[in-house]
Amino acid sequence: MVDVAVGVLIREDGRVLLSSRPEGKPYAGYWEFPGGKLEADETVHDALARELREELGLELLDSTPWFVTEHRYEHAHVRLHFRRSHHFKGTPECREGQQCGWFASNERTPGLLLPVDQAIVNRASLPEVFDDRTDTLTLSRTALQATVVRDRKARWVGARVETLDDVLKAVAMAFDFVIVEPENFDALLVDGEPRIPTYVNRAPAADLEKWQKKGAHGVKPEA
Ligand SMILES: Nc1nc2c([nH]c(=O)n2[C@H]2C[C@H](O)[C@@H](COP(=O)(O)OP(=O)(O)OP(=O)(O)O)O2)c(=O)[nH]1
Repeated sequence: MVDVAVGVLIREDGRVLLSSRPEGKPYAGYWEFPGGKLEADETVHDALARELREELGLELLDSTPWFVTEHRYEHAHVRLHFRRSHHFKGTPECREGQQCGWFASNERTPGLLLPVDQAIVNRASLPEVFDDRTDTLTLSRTALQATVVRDRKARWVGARVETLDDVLKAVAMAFDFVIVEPENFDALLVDGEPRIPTYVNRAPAADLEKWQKKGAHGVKPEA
């Protein structure tokens, strides 16, 4: 298993940085979020900061954990640690002969995205704080309670969950996020990390930073 740090860098206008994979690597020419493999004793943030500096000449000032997902390629079994950041300095320079650019959520990259990233790129526009303009639909008595977020540009589907089993079901059903009760949050992590973007229900907006440090992508503030 190879651990990989992956960065979702979000510019002020909401655009996200994507780049193509340079020649010589597996899936050369496919587009992806910037990042790369962790070196020995490196944290995910440090690995991401190093890759952004080396590959794109960007300085990463801060990043927050988002979610972790695994994928088995022909060349490797990878564990991708996604982090989000609004705090970085510099203009990306493609130092390894790759192409790169800032993309809005409804824009397509010139080439195909890596298979894993196709589903994830839509999540990049999930809001920091969950806005409760949602329709709730109960799929069945035993299935998850799903929350459909309607938005003119993006369309995500999330689920309210209470158990780790439900988190894993939400992942398997390709939901984009889950909403959990604050007291359940820690118990729903797998090896200390969320498997899916996670919002904490009714957490006060003032606690946003605390939840983000723990890997909650956003919170629904107290009414
Ligand atoms: N950087 C990055 N890698 C991703 C993404 N999605 C995804 O499945 N991967 C996979 C592809 C690769 O198997 C692995 C990253 O390895 P890599 O070969 O690009 O990493 P690296 O730059 O450290 O490589 P190296 O040349 O130093 O060996 O993670 C993504 O969005 N960004």
